[in-house]
Amino acid sequence: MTTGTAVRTAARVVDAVKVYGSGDTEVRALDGVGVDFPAGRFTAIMGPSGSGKSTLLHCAAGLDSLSSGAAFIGGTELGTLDDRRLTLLRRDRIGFVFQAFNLVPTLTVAENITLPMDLAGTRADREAAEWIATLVDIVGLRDRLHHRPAELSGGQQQRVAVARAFASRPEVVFADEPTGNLDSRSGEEVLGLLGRAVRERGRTVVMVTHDPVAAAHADEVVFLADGRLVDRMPAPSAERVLDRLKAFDARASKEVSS
Ligand SMILES: Nc1ncnc2c1ncn2[C@@H]1O[C@H](COP(=O)(O)OP(=O)(O)OP(=O)(O)O)[C@@H](O)[C@H]1O
Repeated sequence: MTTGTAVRTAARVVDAVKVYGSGDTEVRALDGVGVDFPAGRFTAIMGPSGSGKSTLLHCAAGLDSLSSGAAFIGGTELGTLDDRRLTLLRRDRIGFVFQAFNLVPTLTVAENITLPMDLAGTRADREAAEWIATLVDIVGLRDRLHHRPAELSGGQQQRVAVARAFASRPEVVFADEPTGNLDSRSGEEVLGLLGRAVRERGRTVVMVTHDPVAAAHADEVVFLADGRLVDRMPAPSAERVLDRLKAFDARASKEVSS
């Protein structure tokens, strides 16, 4: 529980620098980013192509390591963990949704959803079973539980991935372009589910997206440009996000022509 107006931070990075390559091929994908992702909120990360969005998400989620600076999940600094502890942290405290749904083809929908808990050997107590049942209803897959992923549409597969991401009630769910492979209607459904998980169930979501309409589902948008955090927009609308992105495009074309 939070007290007063204090907002708990689910994840954050401090002075985050990520350098790929060296010498002539060096790329500073993150160039001193500090950002916090509040618990119980839906945050979208936006910015021009190559601005460092995926790198930020991967480093914040412990899928990649920073060159310098620090990344935290709750109070745990990821850089202090050895590989085994990092793997456990990702399994137990973080959920993931990727553009390519990444379901296990040989498992049923039900088995895919409970996979993180089965891997962790979590005993299915009553509370956990109720939460899974709630999730299955939220994502609308009750009549598909015994199907395999290949028997589902792309939108249905991503709904399974969303349920799986929330199954173990992780502290934060990171989503990297979760609607990138979906038609707009299925994409809207998946975004609606992420939004409901946050607003009705108090979950935390951090999502990278190119799409202003997708970003408008978030409580706040953080904007990256050239590996730096350049703006934050609470209560975004698709129009305002689009206008903000156009300002980047205008600046980029000015730089190219000068
Ligand atoms: N593994 C890598 N090796 C070398 N350079 C990389 C690597 N991953 C990313 N980069 C570079 O780091 C910069 C940031 O990449 P990143 O993928 O984080 O940007 P992005 O904003 O997510 O881009 P997009 O919107 O196009 O997916 C880019 O210049 C990219 O080319």
